[in-house]
Amino acid sequence: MSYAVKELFLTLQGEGVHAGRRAVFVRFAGCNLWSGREADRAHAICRFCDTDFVGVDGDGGGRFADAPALAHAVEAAWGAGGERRFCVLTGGEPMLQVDDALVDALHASGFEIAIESNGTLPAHPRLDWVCISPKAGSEVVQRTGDELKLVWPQAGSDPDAYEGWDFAHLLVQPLDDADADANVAAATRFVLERPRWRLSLQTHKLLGLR
Ligand SMILES: C[S@@+](CC[C@H](N)C(=O)[O-])C[C@H]1O[C@@H](n2cnc3c(N)ncnc32)[C@H](O)[C@@H]1O
Ligand SMILES: Nc1nc2[nH]cc(C(=O)O)c2c(=O)[nH]1
Ligand code: SF4
Ligand SMILES: [Mg+2]
Repeated sequence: MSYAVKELFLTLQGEGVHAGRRAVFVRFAGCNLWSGREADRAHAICRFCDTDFVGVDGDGGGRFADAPALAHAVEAAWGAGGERRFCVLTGGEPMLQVDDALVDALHASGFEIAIESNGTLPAHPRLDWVCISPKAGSEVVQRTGDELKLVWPQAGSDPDAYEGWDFAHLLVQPLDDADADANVAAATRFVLERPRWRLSLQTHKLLGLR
């Protein structure tokens, strides 16, 4: 299978339990909860997305003909050194494209593989780290994983229900929009009231990284 990738870059994982870790990000094009067009945002299932995932024209992006070609690009972005190789598959919605061949090729290249997914499609079973970020109004089928990352505040989401799902870590991440300061305060209150949860900040934005 070929893969449509918006951009591919080396950075630090900004969010979640692995925040601060060196990582190659693969941002797949396309999502099943929003077209990515501003004209459609108000009527999309997911309306707060902070990401451009349309097309394959970003830095390092393109159409990769097969899994070895994409794994080779990930290796090139990582550079020299076989230690602690880590890649994050995101998007858009990566589970629209991630398949056996890609997981096997990245593992063969020595990468630990994390995914950032909205959970509406089953996560690939051989991923090393599964982060699910549920979106109100969508049906989340992937209710197990390593971290659940809830963007907050989010009308219609149900933190009590998420506590019953099977995730090792529960995180709440402030919604980045025009009310960002108030959203950080709301997320902080959330954690003070719910000791099973911890705060995830988008540290790459604070650091001026991608
Ligand atoms: C752009 S999404 C791509 C992966 C996948 N489609 C998903 O939603 O999990 C990556 C992460 O950014 C989060 N995110 C998107 N827009 C955000 C915003 N405005 N503020 C905070 N987090 C946001 C998502 O919830 C998700 O955890
Ligand atoms: N540095 C950095 N860390 C991230 N963690 C999750 C991201 C995403 O968009 O999936 C993201 C991102 O876009 N950049
Ligand atoms: S599900 Fe993820 S990629 Fe899709 S619109 Fe929402 S935040 Fe953006
Ligand atoms: Mg991002």
